[in-house]
Amino acid sequence: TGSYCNSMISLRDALRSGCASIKVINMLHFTFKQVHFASHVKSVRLSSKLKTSNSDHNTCSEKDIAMNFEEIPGPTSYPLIGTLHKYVPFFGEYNAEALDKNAWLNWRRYGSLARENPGVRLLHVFDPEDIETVFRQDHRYPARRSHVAMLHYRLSKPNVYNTGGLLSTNGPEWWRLRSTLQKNFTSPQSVKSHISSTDIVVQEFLEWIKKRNVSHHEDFLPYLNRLNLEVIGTVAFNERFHGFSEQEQDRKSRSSKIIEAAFGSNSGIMKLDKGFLWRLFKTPLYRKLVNSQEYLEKVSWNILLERANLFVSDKDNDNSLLASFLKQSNLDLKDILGMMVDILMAAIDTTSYATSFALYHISRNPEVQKKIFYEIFEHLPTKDTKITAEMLSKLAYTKSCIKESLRLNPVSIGVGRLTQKEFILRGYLIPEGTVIVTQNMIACRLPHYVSDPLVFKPERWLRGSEGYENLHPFLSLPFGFGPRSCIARRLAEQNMCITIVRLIREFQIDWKGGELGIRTLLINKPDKPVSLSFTSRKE
Ligand code: HEM
Repeated sequence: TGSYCNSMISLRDALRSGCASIKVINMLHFTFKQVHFASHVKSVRLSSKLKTSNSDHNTCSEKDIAMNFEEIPGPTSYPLIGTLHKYVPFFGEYNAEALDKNAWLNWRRYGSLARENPGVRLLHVFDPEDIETVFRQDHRYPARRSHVAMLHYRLSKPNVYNTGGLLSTNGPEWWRLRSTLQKNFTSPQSVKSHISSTDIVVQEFLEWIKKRNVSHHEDFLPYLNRLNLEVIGTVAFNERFHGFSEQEQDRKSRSSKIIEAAFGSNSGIMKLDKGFLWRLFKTPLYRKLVNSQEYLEKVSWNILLERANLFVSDKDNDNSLLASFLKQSNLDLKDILGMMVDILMAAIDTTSYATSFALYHISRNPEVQKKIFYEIFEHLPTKDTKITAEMLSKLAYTKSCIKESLRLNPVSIGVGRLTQKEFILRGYLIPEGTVIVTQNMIACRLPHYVSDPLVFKPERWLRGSEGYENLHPFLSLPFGFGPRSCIARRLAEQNMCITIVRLIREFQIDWKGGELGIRTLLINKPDKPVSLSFTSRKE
């Protein structure tokens, strides 16, 4: 009630001051929203600021009346350590591997904007309207602050890398790479050209899991890792790793080591981003990152040198991404190597986790699985019918299942941005250099924005269906947004779709585990084994 009254006073004062703007009303609206969050009475201060600026209302700007960043609700921050004490094991309330739970806590306690300071100025944004405002500020070169230790490592090896690569580089250097590389990833023509080679690999995978008689006593995730390594090897490098062969099952084989190195790189990124000790000496986590990167580098160099030699004679028969990179005159071998390592890091775990969660939701919802099966059956009357681009374009229900799964279980809890100029959000001045995390995963699970948010309802994405919901366009952003969004979105969606189509056409799939949660290791890994049983369907 206090907040409410103060807000009314603020609006009245703002209107009198002649400085009232839509933004002020926005602030008020925000304050109303936060009334149920204790002690949020910032509008009193806003009111007094407005009174001060009233004396010279001609020069009064939004900035003059904005509240300070430090006034945004958030945990207590101490000198030197900021809010890092919250992450201390056993004592702190936050868990570095459960960012979703930390975010819930922040949302419940502080509302739709929450400030933190774990070594950087950090803002969590939960409301889709605010998320839209954040992305609308994006600079010509949208920036992220992530992969900081990897950037440090790569820049320390100028004989191998020109830059930190797409994932970690910001500014004009990022754009040089991105603008050169992206048309090979995103042009619909190029993406469709990989359907048949992906389908062949997925069919081999099916044969392999039938032969192994995979059961729910095993974790299906490592199998999906093998599949996605094989798919990305074919599509990106025209390279087969033969990950399903007997020899490659060995822990010391090339495919096993690539999968381990990709995970070894990804899983340490976030902890290293938060820490600083690796800048002083090589901590075990930094060493693990370096070893993983070195292995991915070695594999990539070998493939690259072989392709670069063959390229002259074989360029017309190779539609891989690597072949297209080699045709770009403004990329040199070091740029291409960096991209190859980024692809190995970014493709395997992401697609495998996303497919695991999609299979989890589909197998727990027999009605949904039945609908997918009928949709697929219509276009794939026999198990060996070839998958085509035209067929994929007709699988609207299957695609809405993937969207719905990514709503509930996105691969990352949200999207990170580093602000490059100050701007005003809900009446607060957000300084340049603030790290913003859009909390899409939490927003997607709130009844404020989605009806029955925890229910898996693919129909909500199907225009024209009874269950269709007009969700806010900035609510679910599993591939990020804008020019910095996932470069391989189309490819990843296509690969997931082909895998699900083939699996559901072949098997009745049942979930045998309990609730599947997440471990937030930069990307959201299933926290338990992916426990699925496969029963072959009759032809
Ligand atoms: C289901 C699978 C995938 C998901 C959910 C996913 C999601 C994402 C997200 C959220 C981002 C950050 C976007 C932003 O900041 O706005 C990203 C960036 C990126 N992804 Fe993906 N990704 C997937 C698969 C892949 C694959 C298969 C590749 C490579 C072949 C890939 C390569 C990249 C790269 C290189 C970036 C950095 C782009 C840049 O900074 O310009 N991703 N991805």
